[in-house]
Amino acid sequence: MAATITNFHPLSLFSETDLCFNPTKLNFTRSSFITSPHSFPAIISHAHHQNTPPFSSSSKPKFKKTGVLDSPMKTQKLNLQVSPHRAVAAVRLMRIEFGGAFADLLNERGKGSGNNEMEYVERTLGFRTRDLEERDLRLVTDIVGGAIRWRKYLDYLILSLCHDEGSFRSMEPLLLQNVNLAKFALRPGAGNMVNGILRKLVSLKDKDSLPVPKLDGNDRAQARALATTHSHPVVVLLILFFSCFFICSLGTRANIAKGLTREDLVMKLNLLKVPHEPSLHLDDFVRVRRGMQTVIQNGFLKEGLCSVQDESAGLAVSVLDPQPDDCIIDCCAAPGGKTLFMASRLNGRGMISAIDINKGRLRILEETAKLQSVDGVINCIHADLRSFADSNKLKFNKVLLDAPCSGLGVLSKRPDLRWNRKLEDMEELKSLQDELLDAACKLVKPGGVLVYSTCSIDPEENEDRVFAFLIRHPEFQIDPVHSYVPPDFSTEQGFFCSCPVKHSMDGAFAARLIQSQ
Ligand SMILES: C[S@@+](CC[C@H](N)C(=O)[O-])C[C@H]1O[C@@H](n2cnc3c(N)ncnc32)[C@H](O)[C@@H]1O
Repeated sequence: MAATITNFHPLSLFSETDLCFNPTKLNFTRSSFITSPHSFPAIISHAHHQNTPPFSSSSKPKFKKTGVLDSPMKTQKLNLQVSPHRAVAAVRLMRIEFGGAFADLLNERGKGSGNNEMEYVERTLGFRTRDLEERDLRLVTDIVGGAIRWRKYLDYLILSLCHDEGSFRSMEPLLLQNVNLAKFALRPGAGNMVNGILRKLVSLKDKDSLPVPKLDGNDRAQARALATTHSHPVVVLLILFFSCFFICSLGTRANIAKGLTREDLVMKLNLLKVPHEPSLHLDDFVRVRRGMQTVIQNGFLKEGLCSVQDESAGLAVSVLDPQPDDCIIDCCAAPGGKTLFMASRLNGRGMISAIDINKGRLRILEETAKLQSVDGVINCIHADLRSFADSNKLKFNKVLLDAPCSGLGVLSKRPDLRWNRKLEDMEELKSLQDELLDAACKLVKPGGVLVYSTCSIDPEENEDRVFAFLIRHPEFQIDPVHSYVPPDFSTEQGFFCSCPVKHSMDGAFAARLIQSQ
């Protein structure tokens, strides 16, 4: 894993799922390129949508220029020539891009919700396709993930095949999804155009001559070229270069609440021939580099036997040190990664109040808690932490604030964040983090602990927020984390910090603060 950027092509470090959509990596045949969704992502172009009206789940389709029909179609028009995974993937991509939907949330909602998905398809495209099957949903997840991750480079490929930039910029967003879809949802000629582009790309791929931007010119030009090749926004590329390319392992946590030890999980992974290695830092964790699909297909997640969780999240939980009989409050809990890990550590004794402002994400937490048999020690509360802390009289020994953040430490797993974050948002985010810290500290008992964590590697969201908090709240002081995490993760100031390059896991931060008695 300790590869350096100079002698290793970063694309080769992506996980199995990523590679499905790495157009420079796969050996496509012509037919697979054109017909198989495994080998060519659903491409949605987007660089040209400055004038595109927002797309929201509640808005009726009305904007013809964007490729969506201008009036709601009569219901139940069935189109069997478009495959359901392509239609659903295209519509999800539109929802992510124009409606600001979170890719992970759509995936969760997608589970067993074929009907809802079809309603979105019908509202957007004007027809339904055959019903989605489980297999289709997996394809949808892969297509959407690949298209988002490679968005910038895919746009570059398409643009390089257009006669001029004008024709690229005037394309409808839906156009490049797929020949059939373009033909049926837009206009007959659109299919030819998609086909032409795909054929040309196949032929370039066969000759190993897919275009890549030239790395020359001044620093800005080179940064732009790198950003395109590796599909990143230019502005964060340089800070994040390493963090995004070096992660390919997936932490997998054995759910001890189901009676499954790490040894049991290792045995099961051995049987399935899934390459893995025990975590060096956490007893319940196993690193799975490839073969996560096999784990999923064998029902491990569905049965609640294990969870996919990065070790950095597990280590942030270790900073709080949950123990049986603890009463904990998790102030920003959904979709529940950390709550569920803490719950499994309680061994059936104690209670965690899990607050979140987002009802949908909280529902995911509730459902997963049932699957993992830890629902008995979790109490979900749908609330804004700020008003909850003002009205609530209960105090807790252990308070976790896993604050909303830029996600700059987890871009390798959350490619949608690459395109959703702007520098202007940072000021707003920092104020929210301050407000949530001020609220969370009201819930701490005298002598109790407040852990502030993020999945960011940006000091402005981490150390700076903590020091600003300590000025506002001198009754708190830093409790150095070295007793709770391995020394390598402890900073000079006593905080927990994981670094993608150094530790081969997501970037994360946690501060342990104690209220004086
Ligand atoms: C980083 S995520 C939490 C991840 C979670 N701890 C986990 O491990 O899965 C931040 C969460 O904060 C929630 N949030 C944002 N503002 C909030 C507020 N004012 N009150 C409560 N929750 C809030 C968001 O809905 C989001 O689910």
